[in-house]
Amino acid sequence: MALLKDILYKVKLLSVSGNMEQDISAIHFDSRKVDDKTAFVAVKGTQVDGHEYIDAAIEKGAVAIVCETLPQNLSDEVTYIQTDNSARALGLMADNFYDHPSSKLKLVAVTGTNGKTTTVTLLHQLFMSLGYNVGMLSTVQNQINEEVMPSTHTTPDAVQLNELLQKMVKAGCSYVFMEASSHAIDQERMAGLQLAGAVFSNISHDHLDYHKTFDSYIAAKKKLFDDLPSSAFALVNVDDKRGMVMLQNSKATKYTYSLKMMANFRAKVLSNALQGLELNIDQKDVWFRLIGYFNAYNLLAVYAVASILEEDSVEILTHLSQIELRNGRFEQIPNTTGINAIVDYAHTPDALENVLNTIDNIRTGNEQVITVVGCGGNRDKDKRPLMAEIACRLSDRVILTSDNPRGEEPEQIIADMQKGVPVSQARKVTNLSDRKEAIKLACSFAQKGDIILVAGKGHETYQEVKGVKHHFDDKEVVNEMLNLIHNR
Ligand SMILES: CC(=O)N[C@H]1[C@@H](OP(=O)(O)OP(=O)(O)OC[C@H]2O[C@@H](n3ccc(=O)[nH]c3=O)[C@H](O)[C@@H]2O)O[C@H](CO)[C@@H](O)[C@@H]1O[C@H](C)C(=O)N[C@@H](C)C(=O)N[C@H](CCC(=O)O)C(=O)O
Ligand SMILES: Nc1ncnc2c1ncn2[C@@H]1O[C@H](COP(=O)(O)OP(=O)(O)OP(=O)(O)O)[C@@H](O)[C@H]1O
Ligand SMILES: N[C@H](CCC[C@H](N)C(=O)O)C(=O)O
Ligand SMILES: [Mg+2]
Repeated sequence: MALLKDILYKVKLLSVSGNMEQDISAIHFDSRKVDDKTAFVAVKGTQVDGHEYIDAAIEKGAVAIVCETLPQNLSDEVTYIQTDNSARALGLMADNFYDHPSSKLKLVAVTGTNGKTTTVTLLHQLFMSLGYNVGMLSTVQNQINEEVMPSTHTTPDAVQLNELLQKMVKAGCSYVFMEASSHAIDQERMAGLQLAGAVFSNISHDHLDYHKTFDSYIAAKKKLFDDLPSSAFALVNVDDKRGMVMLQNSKATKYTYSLKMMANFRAKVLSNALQGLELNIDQKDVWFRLIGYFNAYNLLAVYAVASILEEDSVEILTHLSQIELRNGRFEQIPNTTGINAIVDYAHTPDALENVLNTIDNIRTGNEQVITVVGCGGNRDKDKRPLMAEIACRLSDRVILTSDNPRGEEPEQIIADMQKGVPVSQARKVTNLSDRKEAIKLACSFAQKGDIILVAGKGHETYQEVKGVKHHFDDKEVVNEMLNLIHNR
């Protein structure tokens, strides 16, 4: 419970009518979830406008309405607050309602097209092993120390986000590492949060279905850095040409990291093998259990964050070198067939190219690389042909299959991908929309020593078809199919 006027602290008020001194029990932006004594915030979505549900919210018990346009007929029992940006108001209100949890711990946000989950997961594990109570908000799961809570989005909505942060404060967390998706920044889910720092990993083609142009996608990421206070740090990867752009208007203390050029934090890849990565960081040669060139970036970013947060260099490297991730990011599936099976969450052209380049670097050249890949339905269509082209260029065999078709026809998505297959490569490609059958086919093509990459779904344990999520786990299916072949 909190007083309405207190919840509205810092919200731009264009007009107010009604009682501001009443108690509010919850904040909602979905009328279907409203009950007694709640404040309903009307937000414009991509499908409908939340303003159309103001009456429905009042019927269900909303006593305060926050909106951009006032309804024609106002009810005497309800307080109406007009603001210029409801989504932003929602973020600020959630921060107030939960009593500013982000200011009571050190909250670090990681943004970028790829590497967010890996980076926050490494940071969470590192800081736990350094002895702190630590929270994490990620695509895969949310966590307070060892306690795992399910996650539905890369960044939760403003209300959930602040509720979780409050829980983390109560659990005594000193640090929270969170992913900041471009959608979340754009939709102001993080308005009102007090960040101790922000990290930029990279930016490449994704989500143009939502942001429309690459420039507005970049602008969404940059907003995170523009909004940082001077007490915060901003850490960017300068090997990405947009790294410096992120820093342009930031008041925060600026740091850079790079594998290729001068930067505050630098590392050199000494070796990159299926057994792990050897890096030279700060004059020290260290082996890490993560695989893949791109993970050198993630490890360096983590090292930089921990250093900025004043942890000891040797301590950081000692603990970081022990961490192993089993989260569907370049994850090898243990088996006895002699086939190297890798499950990876690469679902963008850039990520797929990185993963396949990494495989290319660590392969001997005598084996086949077999890639199973699809693209999600109701998402950016431009990436479909690009991903098929990359898969063909960097693999010996490719099976184009379904990812999460969502509301689209799987065959149509595959046909969109197929457009990227050059005629000269067409013989490499098989189209098979049933993902389980596609993985089975890859396993049956594979001989001892070959490498199978199953890309796109990583940690996901479902496949979403026409609004229904069916159980599906790439790791489980790969295991099952390899065993089937081995035991035949
Ligand atoms: C595609 C997208 O961006 N969707 C956002 C959009 O929802 P929408 O268009 O479906 O909403 P809508 O159906 O038009 O409804 C508009 C408003 O009316 C309300 N409403 C609607 C119906 C009703 O009966 N009553 C009611 O009150 C809705 O609750 C909503 O507030 O507007 C909503 C309000 O701002 C957002 O919460 C919602 O993000 C949802 C959570 C979402 O799924 N977003 C995805 C794409 C996303 O954010 N993904 C990123 C990860 C991406 C990545 O990193 O790869 C993430 O952070 O997870
Ligand atoms: N630093 C990086 N640079 C480029 N590619 C990367 C990097 N880190 C991971 N990847 C690739 O991107 C995929 C997704 O990685 P990760 O889940 O860490 O990213 P994310 O930013 O959290 O993605 P999402 O937006 O879906 O939450 C990995 O499976 C890997 O293929
Ligand atoms: N957060 C991303 C994940 C995509 C994962 C991929 N498996 C797909 O379903 O397209 C999204 O919702 O766009
Ligand atoms: Mg993620």
